[in-house]
Amino acid sequence: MAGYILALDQGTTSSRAILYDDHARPIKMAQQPTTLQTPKAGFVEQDAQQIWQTQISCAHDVINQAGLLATDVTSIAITNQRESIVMWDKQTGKPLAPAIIWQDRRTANYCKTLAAESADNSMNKSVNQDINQGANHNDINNDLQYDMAAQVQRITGLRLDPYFSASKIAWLLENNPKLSVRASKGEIAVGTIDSWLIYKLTGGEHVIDLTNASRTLLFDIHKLAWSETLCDRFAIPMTILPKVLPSDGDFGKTKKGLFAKQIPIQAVLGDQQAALFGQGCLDAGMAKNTYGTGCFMLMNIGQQPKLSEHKLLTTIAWQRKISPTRPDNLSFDQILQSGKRMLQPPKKEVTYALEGSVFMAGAIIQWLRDNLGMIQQSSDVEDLARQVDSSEDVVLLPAFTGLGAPYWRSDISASITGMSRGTTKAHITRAALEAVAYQTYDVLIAMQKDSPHPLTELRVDGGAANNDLLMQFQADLLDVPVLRPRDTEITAKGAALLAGLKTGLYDESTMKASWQVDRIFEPSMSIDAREQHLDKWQRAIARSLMQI
Ligand SMILES: Nc1ncnc2c1ncn2[C@@H]1O[C@H](COP(=O)(O)OP(=O)(O)O)[C@@H](O)[C@H]1O
Ligand SMILES: O=P(O)(O)OC[C@H](O)CO
Repeated sequence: MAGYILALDQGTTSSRAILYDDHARPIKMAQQPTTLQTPKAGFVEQDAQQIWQTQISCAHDVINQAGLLATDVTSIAITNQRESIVMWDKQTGKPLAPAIIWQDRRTANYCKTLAAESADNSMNKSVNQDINQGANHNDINNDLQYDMAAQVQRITGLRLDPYFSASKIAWLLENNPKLSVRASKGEIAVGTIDSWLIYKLTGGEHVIDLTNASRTLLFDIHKLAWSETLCDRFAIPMTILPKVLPSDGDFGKTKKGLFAKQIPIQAVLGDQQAALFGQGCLDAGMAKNTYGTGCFMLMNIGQQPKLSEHKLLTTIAWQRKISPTRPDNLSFDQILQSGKRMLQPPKKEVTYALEGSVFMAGAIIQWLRDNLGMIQQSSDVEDLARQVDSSEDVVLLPAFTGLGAPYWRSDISASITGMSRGTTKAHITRAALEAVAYQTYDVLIAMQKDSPHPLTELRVDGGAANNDLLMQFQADLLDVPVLRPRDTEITAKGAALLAGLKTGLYDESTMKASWQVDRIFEPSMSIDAREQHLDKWQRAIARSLMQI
C-alpha cells in the first residue's frame, strides 16, 4: 500500500505540517510561528483565525514543497496544544473571542474558590450517580462528603486548576452575557484546538478526540462521556460541547475545494499523548518527557485509570480500535470452520497515562531571549551556558505562570536568587536550563511514588531536547539514561503513526523501525554533586512556597 500521511501539529508557538511516507519517514516539513498575546496579567491568548490560517497554509506548502499532489495524501492526522479553547458561531464559523491558551491564569481565583467549596447535596447526589454508574472509580466511599477538588479528580483524573479548559469556557460565558444567552440557545460551539481545526477543515464537523476531551475537566475518564455533573457545576450547557470520538476515529473529510481532493481525517491526539505514542511507549511503565514550551512527562499506565496520590494527573493516552488477535495455532480457514464466534469485532481499547505537567520549560529560554535579550535565538542558550562550569549559587525559579506539577501553586511568582557581584548572564542561562531539569526531577519523584513501575530510561523530545547540556544534566539528576531519538518531531510522528496503523498503511514493524536512537545520555554525576544540586533547588522551592 502506498501513500502519504499529512500530520498537522498545532503547537503553542507554531503550526507545523509534516508529510510522512509509507515507511513513516518524514519527507518534508512546513512551519509558521504563531503569536501569543498577553493583554493583561495572567491572560494568554491567541488569534483563532491565525491558528487556522497558519495551519492550513503549512498544509498546502508542505504538499507543494514535496512536489506531491493532494491525491497522494491518504489521511490527515492532527495533534495539538491541549486545554486551549476556541468559541465560535455555529452558523458562520467565526470565532467569538480570542482563543484562551492553556497557560492563561485568569481563572485562578475562580478555581481557588470552587476548590474550597464543599460539594452541596445535589452535587453529591449527582456525583454519586456518576460513581455508581462508572465501573472503575478508585477508592470510592459513597458516604463521604467530597470537596469539589476531590470530585473533579475522581471524575476527570485532573486537578481543579485554571490550566484546564472548563474554567476558561465558564469565564467566557460569564463575562459575555450575550454569549451565555446564545449558548443556551445552542447557537455557539466550543472546542479545543483539534475541534477548531476539524471544524474549519471539514466545514462544519463539531467533534473532539478522547484525549483532548480528557483535558477539559468536563470529561468522565471512567465512563468516557461528558460529565453532566461538572458541566452543571461550571454552568456550561452540554449542547455547546463537541461529540467525542476515539483517537483513531473517523473525524470527517476536508471540505470540497480546500485541497484538490477531499482527504479523510483519521487520527487525532493531544500533542503529549501523540508524543507518548510516537516514542513507542506502548507498554505500561514506559515514559517520555517532551521539552517544548512547557515540559510534559507521561507514563503509560495501561488500561486502568489509576488516580494519582502525589499531585499528578491521570489522563487518557489514546483510544484505539484493536483487532482481536487470531489464536496462534489456527488458520483463518479453521477459524471460519469453527464458527463466527471466534471472529469478534474489533474492541475499542483505552490506554491511560500518568502525567506531570510543567508550565515553563523552553518558554524560560524564550523569556531570556525576548524579555532580557540575553540571546538571539533559543539554540544560542547552550553555548552561553557552557561559558561557565556551574550556575554557582544562582537558582532561577520559573514560576512565571505559577508552578504546575507537583506543586500546583498559581499564587507564587518567578525569582532569581543566589546572585553575587560576579554573576553573569552565563550563570543565569545555566540556571535557567537547570530549572527545566529540576522541575522534571520533581515530577519523576512523584511519578515513582504513584506508579508500580520503576523508571529505567526516559525518552525525550521537543525543541529543548536538542540541548545536549540540558539532556546530560537531566540524566545526571534523574540517575537514569535519557534517550533522544533521531527524529525529535515525535509529536507529529505519533499522530501520523496512529493514522497509518488505522488505515493499514503502517503495521507494527513500521512503528518499531520508526524509532531510532540519536544519542543516549548516561548519568555520570557523583552522588555528592547530585545531592548538592538538589539541595540548592529544594531550598529555593521551599522558600518560594512560603512566599505570600
Ligand atoms: N537548543 C535549545 N535549548 C533550549 N531550549 C530550546 C532550544 N531550542 C528550542 N528551545 C525551546 O523549545 C521550545 C520550542 O519547542 P517546540 O517543541 O517547538 O515547542 P511547542 O511545541 O511548545 O511550540 C521553545 O520554547 C524554545 O525556546
Ligand atoms: O504546544 P506544546 O508542545 O507546548 O504543548 C502544550 C501542551 O499540550 C499543554 O498541555
